[in-house]
Amino acid sequence: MKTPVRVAVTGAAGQIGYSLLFRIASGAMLGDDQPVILQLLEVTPALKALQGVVMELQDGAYPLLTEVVTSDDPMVAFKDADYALLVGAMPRKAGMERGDLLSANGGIFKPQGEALSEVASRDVKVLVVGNPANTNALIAQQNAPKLGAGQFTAMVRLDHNRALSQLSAKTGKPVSGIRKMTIWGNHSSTQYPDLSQTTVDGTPALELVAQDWYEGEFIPTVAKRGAAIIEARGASSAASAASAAIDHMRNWALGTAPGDWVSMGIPSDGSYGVPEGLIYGFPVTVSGGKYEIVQGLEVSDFSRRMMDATAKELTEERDAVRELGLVK
Ligand SMILES: NC(=O)c1ccc[n+]([C@@H]2O[C@H](COP(=O)([O-])OP(=O)(O)OC[C@H]3O[C@@H](n4cnc5c(N)ncnc54)[C@H](O)[C@@H]3O)[C@@H](O)[C@H]2O)c1
Ligand SMILES: O=C(O)C[C@H](O)C(=O)O
Repeated sequence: MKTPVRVAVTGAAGQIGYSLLFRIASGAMLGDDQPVILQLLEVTPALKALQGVVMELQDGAYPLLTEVVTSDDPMVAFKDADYALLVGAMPRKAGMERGDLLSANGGIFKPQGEALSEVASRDVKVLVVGNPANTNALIAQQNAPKLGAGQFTAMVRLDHNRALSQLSAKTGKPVSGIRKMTIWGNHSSTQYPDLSQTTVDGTPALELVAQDWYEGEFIPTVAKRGAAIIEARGASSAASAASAAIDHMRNWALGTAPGDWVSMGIPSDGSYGVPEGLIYGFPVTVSGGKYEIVQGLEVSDFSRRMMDATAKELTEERDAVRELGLVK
């Protein structure tokens, strides 16, 4: 048996937490030979509800779940964490953009970045799910001077999965035959779900679908799917978000499949003309726990405009959190 790893989850008594924790405990995230210690962070008033979730985790009798720690103190919940999933934040309501949450949620990620910097494992892998995810990841990263910038990532995997599923439905081909999907930029309505490299059973996707559908239906459907779910469900996506978080961390920890890539929000190194430092969705491959941006892809004029528009929004979000004193 491997040595247990420590997985910190914030907002653990929330909606996403309720789908996420049981899958981590079952081995879906890190493999069915990897024992885990869950370290759960909540605000003080939610600790009682969190205790109920812990009771349910116990009742699952998961063979891989070694220990569960709960706390309202990030210095306790992040202690020696190998993985940190920062979920705890307010979700948006109908009619809001995710960026509207910046002032409410931004303040959560500064102290959490500071705590991760002090007490987490020096190799901690951090995924920010709480919205606006990319800029919250930037805030956490900028307040964690003792960790590497690249240890902080944001979730665009839900958008990636939504794009796979929309393309699968349109072409009538299973998701398993789709390769090289990319979500560029922000987890917001400016994101660019890009089919220009995507193949379906080996055939270029753009040979199978009309340009009108791609630009006029596919891109807006994927980009606005979160709002459509809020409208239908009366609450933001939770089970699909948890599933995407599992996928993101699993690929980061265990690698991507040969001949394919995934989308991750990561600090830009200037690749593809994306301003350095922004936490931006890129196509990445992962091996040995290290991700790398897929290089050398052709960027059409259409792609350039879409990629620049979402970079512009992220630059504006960065400026806004600078004004709030949350990043340098
Ligand atoms: N990136 C994505 O693709 C994606 C997808 C879905 C949802 N989200 C976002 O994830 C976040 C959580 O969504 P949810 O549906 O679970 O919300 P929720 O309101 O059900 O749960 C959030 C939990 O976070 C807790 N919390 C608040 N502040 C905290 C803090 N400082 N430390 C620890 N815990 C704290 C709350 O007490 C609550 O239990 C929202 O911001 C939502 O918009 C992101
Ligand atoms: O849309 C939201 O506010 C929730 C989440 O980010 C989503 O994409 O479903």
